[in-house]
Amino acid sequence: MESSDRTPQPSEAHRPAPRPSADDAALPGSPAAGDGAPATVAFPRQPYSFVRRGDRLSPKRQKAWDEHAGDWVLDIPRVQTDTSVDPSYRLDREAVFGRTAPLVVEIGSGLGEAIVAHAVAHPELDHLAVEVYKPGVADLLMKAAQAGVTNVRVAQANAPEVLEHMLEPASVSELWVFFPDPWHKTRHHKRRLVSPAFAELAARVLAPGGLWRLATDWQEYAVVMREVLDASDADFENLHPGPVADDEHPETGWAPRWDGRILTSFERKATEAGRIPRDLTYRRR
Ligand SMILES: C[S@@+](CC[C@H](N)C(=O)[O-])C[C@H]1O[C@@H](n2cnc3c(N)ncnc32)[C@H](O)[C@@H]1O
Repeated sequence: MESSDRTPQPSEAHRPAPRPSADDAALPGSPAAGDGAPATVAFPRQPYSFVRRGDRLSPKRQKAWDEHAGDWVLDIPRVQTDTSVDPSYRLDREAVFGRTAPLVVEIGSGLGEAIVAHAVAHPELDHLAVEVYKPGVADLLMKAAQAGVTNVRVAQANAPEVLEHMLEPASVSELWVFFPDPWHKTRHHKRRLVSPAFAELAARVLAPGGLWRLATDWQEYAVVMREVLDASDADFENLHPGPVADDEHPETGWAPRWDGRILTSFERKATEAGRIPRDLTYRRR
């Protein structure tokens, strides 16, 4: 992890840090920790919001990968790690989708349930899933192939770099962040995806009037999300303002559950464990 507590700005988010901190080594799986990822120990950069898990694929997922990754997983030039994005790379939507339609981007698409379901329901929209977890990407490919959709592509890459480099300003109609890893220990909060720096990147890519939809099952992170986005008031309008829910008014201050967000296995487990999912919706001014 980053040794500093200062909030990094987008412009410096990928600047090499002078040396890795002890915390980086303590978080196996991080690209910076070098377990399976290219050797990047001298380049820990921003604290990552993800931990690298295994890239091994089951036979079914391997088959989906072999058949569809070439067509649907973007061939992204890298700079350091295999989840980085070369700062000079721009998504050519016409070339990649074969048309220019309104673009929905999901950050951390997991197993691809939500974005594939939406792509099926909305053939008029293009969809970009951003996910670092290869088995999750393979699962998405399997689902997309089964559903017969052609309007989904995948960026297997670190989301902040995708928003900062790959996507043109004001090019996204909807941005989704559903159930990002909560990093609930205080010392790991700086790894959380939703931060002031990330809000700046979201503001960069969302078109005026575009929606940023978020959901989390972690109440304290939900409150932080609200604080971060409400502080970005110049860029984002909260479509469901009001006091944050308390024991007496448990449902105020949150967006109603968005019916375009299908119930994923992740959300189902969270609900079974007794956690209440919170939705937030903001509009880019
Ligand atoms: C808790 S899962 C939620 C998955 C899915 N949104 C759902 O609701 O089922 C969070 C996902 O975000 C991905 N992720 C975390 N940080 C990321 C980043 N910086 N770039 C791309 N994906 C990321 C993780 O690999 C993981 O699959």
